[in-house]
Amino acid sequence: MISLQEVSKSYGQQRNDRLAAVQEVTLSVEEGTIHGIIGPSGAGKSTLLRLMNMLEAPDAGRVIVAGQDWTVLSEGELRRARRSIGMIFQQFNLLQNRTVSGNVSVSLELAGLPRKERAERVRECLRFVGLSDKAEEYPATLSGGQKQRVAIARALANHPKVLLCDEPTSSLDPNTTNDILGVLRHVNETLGVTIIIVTHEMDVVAQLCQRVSVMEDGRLTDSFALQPQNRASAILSPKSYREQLLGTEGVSDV
Ligand SMILES: Nc1ncnc2c1ncn2[C@@H]1O[C@H](COP(=O)(O)OP(=O)(O)OP(=O)(O)O)[C@@H](O)[C@H]1O
Repeated sequence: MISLQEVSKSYGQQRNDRLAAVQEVTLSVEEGTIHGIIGPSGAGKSTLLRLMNMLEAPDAGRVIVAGQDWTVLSEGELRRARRSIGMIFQQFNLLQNRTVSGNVSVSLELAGLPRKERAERVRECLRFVGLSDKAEEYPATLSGGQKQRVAIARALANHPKVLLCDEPTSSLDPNTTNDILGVLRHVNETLGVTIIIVTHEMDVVAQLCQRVSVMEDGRLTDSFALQPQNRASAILSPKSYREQLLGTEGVSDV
């Protein structure tokens, strides 16, 4: 569904203070899967995610989405293409001066959907995330979990094929985290949306993902499948991410 080929991204103007956030990463995300990207702080996970929908343009390499090379698209083509990828964030990024409905409506307004269809789609999306009764509330009145549900509804409004999630549960307590992971699983299972989730929380990967890629120092250092039957309990330990998630006897298929 999304394929990165030898993708690199550096920050900084001067040659001597350039920081290589992502270095020569090649990675394929299969259609319909939930794919986790895990690694320590500063490893380049968020940058990698933003490269997947070209919110960051790579310095080198190719970003292929559904068979199309996005690195050769014009700005206008890219804006239209991006509607096929929704995104949610740790801090929800809702517009505080718009109601829940207004927030979900934003991407539909940008896409030029007529008012009546927009209202119908907003209702559908809010029903899907279980927030129909909050349509006219403002974000400030909602709990963290409800805010993330609104963000998910907004991300789904344009019928995306892919949902990118940047630390979606890192601001939430454990119960609310489980709740939001349930919503994401529901999105994947009922709508067939491919989900890519960046997190530093081992539990999130263990509960949700079918495949895991590990990033360290801007590089992809490991990639393996996670089957429900060989998921070890995700405890923090000095072991590698692979050992923590698969157990020492876990099978691998790099
Ligand atoms: N817009 C930017 N300008 C300059 N440097 C950046 C920018 N975005 C990221 N970086 C740097 O790139 C490196 C990778 O950052 P990134 O946020 O991708 O890592 P991460 O693994 O997601 O970390 P965290 O888990 O702490 O969010 C870091 O050193 C960061 O400071």
